[in-house]
Formats: sequence, C-alpha cells, structure tokens
Amino acid sequence: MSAVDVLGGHRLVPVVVLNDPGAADGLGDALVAGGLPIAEVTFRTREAATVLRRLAARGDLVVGAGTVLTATQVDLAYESGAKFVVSPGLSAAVVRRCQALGLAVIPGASTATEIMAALDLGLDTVKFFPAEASGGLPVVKALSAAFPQVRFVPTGGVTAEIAGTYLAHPAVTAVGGSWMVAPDLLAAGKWDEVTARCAVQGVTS
Ligand SMILES: O=C(O)C(=O)C[C@H](O)[C@H](O)COP(=O)(O)O
Repeated sequence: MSAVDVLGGHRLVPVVVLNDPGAADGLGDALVAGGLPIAEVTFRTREAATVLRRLAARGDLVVGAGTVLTATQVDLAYESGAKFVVSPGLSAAVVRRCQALGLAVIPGASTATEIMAALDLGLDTVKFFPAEASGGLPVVKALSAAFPQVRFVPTGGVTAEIAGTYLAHPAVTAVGGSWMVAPDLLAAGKWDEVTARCAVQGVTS
C-alpha cells in the first residue's frame, strides 16, 4: 500500500514516545475519541514494540513505527503489527525491506539529493525532517516546485499553531508532531487533554 493510502486521509500523525505498554490502551482510547485514530510509535524506547503491538491489536487505529533505522527494526515493526514505517533519514536497506514486506515506508528527506534517492527507490512520499530546523514551509515550496510528483509529511518542530500553514500547501499530505501526545501528558495519564488536542485541530481529515 502507498504511504498516502495508509495514512487514510488523516492529516496529522501523532508521534508517540512511550515506554509503558500499560498506557497503550488509554492512549488508544484518547486518540480514537479525538477523531485521530493513527499513531507513529517511535522505536526510541525499550518497550516501543510492545506499545506498538498493543495499539495495533485494538484494530481501531492505524499504527506505524517511527525512528526505524535498520532492516531488523523493520522486521520487528512488521511482526508487531505496524502498517507503516517512518525513518528520520533515507536508508535504502530500510526502504527495500519495507517494500519486500509490503509495508508503506516514509523516509526522511530534507534535500533535493535525498528526494532523488527516494524517487530512485520508487517512493513518492517523504517525511520532511526536521521540518522547522530545515527551513520550514519555504523549503517545502522550493522542493515541491522541483518535484511536483512528491508528497511531504513535514515533521520535527511542528506545533498546533503552524500545522495548518503546512497543510494548506497542496504537496503536504500530512504533518507529524508530538504536541497532541506530549510525553508529560502520557506519563500523567491526561487522556482527556490528548483527546482535546487531537479534536481541536480541525485539520484531522
Ligand atoms: O525520531 C523520529 O523519527 C521522529 O519522528 C522525530 C520526530 O520528528 C519528533 O519526535 C517529532 O516531535 P516534535 O518535534 O516534538 O513534534
């Protein structure tokens, strides 16, 4: 499935950093209640694969793996129920492993050269990362002028306040961010606040 298809029209991708599988149900309920049943679970914590597995097993969320750096992690993501894989940069080994498994993959790219490498691998959607630090929307505009066939998922430093300005650009499929699933909210079990931050966007679909 293509990356755009797997995102299912959701225009925000909550980027989750969670080491507590016991919080997965609360998180899943909060995202569903907020009308944003999608999550990118970053492989940056020891228990990330278990968190991903619990969220995916619910069946009411599209769950992917983030910060995937190796083909071995792609296998772990696949076995855990991930439907998509996101990387901070472009690794041909990661992309090829995803393609072999039929997993949608969104590699990071912030330069024309990286986008050309993604195109060479048969991809048309990249994570523009780190979005704000790389120059933000003006860079998306410049890159999409050269690559009209490419779709972007800007992630990194994006806030609720500026997400809409990215999403207004036709080359932007979705934006990724952690503000609706901020680690302090997850640690404190503030599920109503997670739901509120999802629901308030008005840009979720
Ligand atoms: O590790 C990865 O692959 C990532 O996706 C890093 C993300 O860009 C940030 O976790 C997004 O977080 P914020 O910048 O707080 O919205």
